[in-house]
Amino acid sequence: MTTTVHTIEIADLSIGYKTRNGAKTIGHRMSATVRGGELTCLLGRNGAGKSTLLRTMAGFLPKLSGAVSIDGKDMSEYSAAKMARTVSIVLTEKPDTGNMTVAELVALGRSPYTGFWGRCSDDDRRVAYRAMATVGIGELARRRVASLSDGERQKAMIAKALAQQTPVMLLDEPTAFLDFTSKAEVMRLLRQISHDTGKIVFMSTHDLDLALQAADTLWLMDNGGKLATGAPEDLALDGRLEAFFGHGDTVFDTATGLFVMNHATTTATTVGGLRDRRYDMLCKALRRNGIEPADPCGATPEVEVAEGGYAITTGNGLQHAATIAEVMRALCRNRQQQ
Ligand SMILES: Nc1ncnc2c1ncn2[C@@H]1O[C@H](COP(=O)(O)OP(=O)(O)OP(=O)(O)O)[C@@H](O)[C@H]1O
Repeated sequence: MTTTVHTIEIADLSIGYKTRNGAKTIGHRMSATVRGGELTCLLGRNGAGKSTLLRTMAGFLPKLSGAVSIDGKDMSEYSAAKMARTVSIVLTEKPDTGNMTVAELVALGRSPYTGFWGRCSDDDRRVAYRAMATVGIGELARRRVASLSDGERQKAMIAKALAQQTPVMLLDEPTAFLDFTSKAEVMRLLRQISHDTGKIVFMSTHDLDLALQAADTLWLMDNGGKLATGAPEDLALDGRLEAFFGHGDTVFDTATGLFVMNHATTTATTVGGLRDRRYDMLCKALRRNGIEPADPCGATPEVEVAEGGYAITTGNGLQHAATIAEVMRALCRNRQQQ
């Protein structure tokens, strides 16, 4: 059995804003495809045009030229009603929800199906409750939206989009303003939704580290409106990721597949003793402080990882440290005295 994969294809698409003197072009002749069943993250610096692209793909903003097609059909052929059943969008702005409860907000996602008076059937309510359960906010159903934390409200907005039951979900910075754990949770949830349902989940974000770990496909949009797309690993291998985000001492670390701060080391210290996790962490702390850990080659190391702590041998004699912080302070003191 073959299953059709949902797609949004942009072809020679130029985006931007019509002005009195013509047009302000933000993205120029971009071509790429978003596929269903994958989490696609759109990354770019402030002002690159991520929101402009998302809004154009949602049909909220007219394109300047080129084409956007959803499942092979040009977007202009979709009626407003068909669009509402095809594309849901989650924006960053706080929704004006008045006194609404979470359940009422999520049920609004059913409006493309509820007819003129917007009355929810039992089936519509079931869909809304299922969406809240998927996002993990079932217990918030009766809470006023205005009383939610940023993370809870963001999840409610994702549940509303899910309740809309569209094959396409577009999200503009759904992880903005969230704490690190909530960011990771929302990203994981969106990845799961795309994989489990085959939906297109296309989101913009500034959370590079999380996107590198969660996205199946990245779209990198530069401030000249050019686009590079691919799996994070392919973009790493061909150098485009590093070219895009590498900057000064921030370099791409192929071992972890993440960007790291590169600390230039200006001096060295010999490290020996037990090769456990403390050894690795000690080496990390030394490098972070510009000190290269070196092999003592059989001699007494300056720092030895021992049972229950660290032994430091310097010009001041032998000292003991219980933590890496104490080792670093002892080494610094010694260097200042030299
Ligand atoms: N209504 C508008 N009219 C004219 N220019 C606009 C309009 N809205 C946005 N812009 C400009 O378009 C460019 C792209 O803006 P956009 O909001 O799409 O960028 P972004 O990548 O989403 O940025 P950020 O990461 O800061 O949210 C910016 O230079 C912005 O000033």
